[in-house]
Amino acid sequence: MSVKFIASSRLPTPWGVFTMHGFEDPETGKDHVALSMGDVSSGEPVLARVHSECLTGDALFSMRCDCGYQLQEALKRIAEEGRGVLLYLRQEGRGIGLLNKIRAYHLQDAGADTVEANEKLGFGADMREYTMCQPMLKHIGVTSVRLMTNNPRKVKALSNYGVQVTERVAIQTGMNPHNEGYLATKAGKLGHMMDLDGFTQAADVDINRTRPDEDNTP
Ligand SMILES: Nc1nc2c(ncn2[C@@H]2O[C@H](COP(=O)(O)OP(=O)(O)OP(=O)(O)O)[C@@H](O)[C@H]2O)c(=O)[nH]1
Ligand SMILES: [Zn+2]
Repeated sequence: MSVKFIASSRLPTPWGVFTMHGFEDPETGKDHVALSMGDVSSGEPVLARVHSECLTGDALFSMRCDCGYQLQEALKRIAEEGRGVLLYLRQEGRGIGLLNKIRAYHLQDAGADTVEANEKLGFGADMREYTMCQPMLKHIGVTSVRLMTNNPRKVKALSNYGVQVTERVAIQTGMNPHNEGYLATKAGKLGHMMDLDGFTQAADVDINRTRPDEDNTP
């Protein structure tokens, strides 16, 4: 698969100034975004996060999942290193889309877990695919990453599509009473590598304005 690069711009955030690169996926019509900071094309493995869209967690402050907390934590860690990349992939709801995710949440409100809910709706537990990652990373000069994820399938998928993963970096944050069951299901049924006692609690997570004025654009 190939993605088409469209444009780049500055993206100031509470953690630092990133460069935002926009791509179009001609097969699905989806737009994907890469945020980079520092010199990511030197060949040294780059601290990276491949983040799947979660409108509810990333933008609407939902505490049902850990997505928003992971997004903040990833940007903060990249800013602390002064170098890294975050791919923001438009594969909402593990690939089933926002409205089906709301249907799935409705079933979960009635007792289903996150996997059962997807299956009741006729979907697989995880419908995502990662073929766009390698061309997006290649465009900004990244061939090798230290990947922030708890998901072993993500590590495998990236490696299969030609991105070297030199290290998996755990990213366990945002646990709270509303997502404990969800996290337990991810560990139990979806195979996520998580130590449920090793999580940062949501109550301890705050926007940490690391270096708001610093511009790391190379
Ligand atoms: N279908 C469905 N999707 C969900 C649910 N909760 C979160 N998501 C989506 O799941 C995706 C994030 O996947 P996760 O399983 O939380 O984490 P991951 O990306 O596999 O792994 P990490 O890299 O460790 O975060 C996002 O696209 C969310 O929109 C849910 O209950 N049902
Ligand atoms: Zn989420």
